[in-house]
Amino acid sequence: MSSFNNLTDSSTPKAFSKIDISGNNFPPSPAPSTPTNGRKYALATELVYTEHSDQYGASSVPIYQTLTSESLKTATFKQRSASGGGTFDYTRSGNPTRSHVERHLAKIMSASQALVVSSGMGALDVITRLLKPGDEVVTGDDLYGGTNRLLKYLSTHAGITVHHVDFTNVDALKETFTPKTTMVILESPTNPLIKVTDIPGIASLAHAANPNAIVCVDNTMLSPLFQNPLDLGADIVCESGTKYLSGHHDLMAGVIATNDPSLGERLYFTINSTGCGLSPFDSWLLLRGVKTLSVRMEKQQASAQEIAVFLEDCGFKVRYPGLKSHPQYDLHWSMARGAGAVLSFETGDTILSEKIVESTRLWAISVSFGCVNSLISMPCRMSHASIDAKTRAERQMPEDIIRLCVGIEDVGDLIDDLRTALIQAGAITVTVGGIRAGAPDGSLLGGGVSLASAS
Ligand SMILES: Cc1ncc(COP(=O)(O)O)c(C=O)c1O
Ligand SMILES: N[C@@H](CCSC[C@H](N)C(=O)O)C(=O)O
Repeated sequence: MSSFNNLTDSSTPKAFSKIDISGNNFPPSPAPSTPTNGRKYALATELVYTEHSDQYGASSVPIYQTLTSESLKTATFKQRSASGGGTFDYTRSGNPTRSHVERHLAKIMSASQALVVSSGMGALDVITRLLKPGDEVVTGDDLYGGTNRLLKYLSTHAGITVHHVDFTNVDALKETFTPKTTMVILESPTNPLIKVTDIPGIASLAHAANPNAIVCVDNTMLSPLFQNPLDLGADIVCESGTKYLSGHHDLMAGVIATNDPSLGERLYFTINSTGCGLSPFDSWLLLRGVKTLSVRMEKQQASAQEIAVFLEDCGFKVRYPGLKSHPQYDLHWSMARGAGAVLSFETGDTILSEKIVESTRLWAISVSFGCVNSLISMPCRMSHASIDAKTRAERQMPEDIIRLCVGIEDVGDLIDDLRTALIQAGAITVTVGGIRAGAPDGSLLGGGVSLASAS
């Protein structure tokens, strides 16, 4: 991995070498989606708006995978001269459909450059290849299990020191960042404990300790619709495009965005060298999905808010930044425009949580989130099972925690289904006074669950 550090490539035609008059370093595109002055309309408009210059006026960018003209076919591109020099030569290095979605995402992510790869973990792999042996990474004590796994691998196999810290207490972190801090990887809100990280605060501390430290924010939980980490002091933002950006669980993708051209060039070097660029068809699907990001996520968020209130009224400990009870409510809303549609709650009993999860019908028992369908899961058994039990305990991950990923179904149906599952599992009791957490005999559930007010 270290062999990629600080490398760029003079032999490969640079896919993104031109800075436009607005200073944007967008990749080339057959149908530029960006007006020359960058983002011009509200985000909901920009998501669907694409300027097109396709030779046949196609309103959807073509998939440059099949024969589209005399000079463009399949994975390779005919050149006009023996010295090459065409904008595209080979799909691993650059492809018009991929470039188009990259250009579109750059605009939406407040970035001068975006790169799309084969998965969210692929994006994190590309980003962590900026590290070399001896480097130090500071990351959260709550983060996606796959990211934890990758960082663990780097610490055991690649000579990288990884510090997991509680990012919720910035004041206690002054000593954590040192001149050796090369990279910071954080999520806000975190998956699955919904902890909020002070992105500007952490970025300032990291950059004060080492001006070259790279602050990378995984923005998968909120998407660019609700948060733009690059505007909050991050150097790189990444997302699993498998989630909200595409929205239908019909592809895997990862997105990396930056405003630093030299970082962009180093990231692109790795993508071209390792061959993890997103395929033309998946690039096309991602572009199609992102156009509906606003309508999907606004609906999902509104429903998530209602569901969070319902569960809190039942008496459960609910983690959702749309609730005033969230310990970092103000911090969250100082950075974000929305609370997203992922929430988690605790029942106080792992067996009971399992029963609830297995009693739902509309909510699919499934990992992942960001899809139009609603999903329910137990992170400690599923998405975060790769973090061993001892580490989960040290990081205070409640084993009973249930994660809900709210889709676009009717919210009344979703709440009815959840209520039925809670009753069937014995997690709530319906009385004339309303609903309360606990068994019919009045005994409370274990853990932090208390009697609820009637709803
Ligand atoms: C916050 C977060 N980041 C990254 C990833 C990795 O994305 P992918 O599954 O697309 O590799 C996931 C989930 O998988 C995630 O939840
Ligand atoms: N078996 C997979 C689990 C993927 S979890 C996907 C998603 N990020 C989530 O949080 O649900 C693995 O081990 O990576």
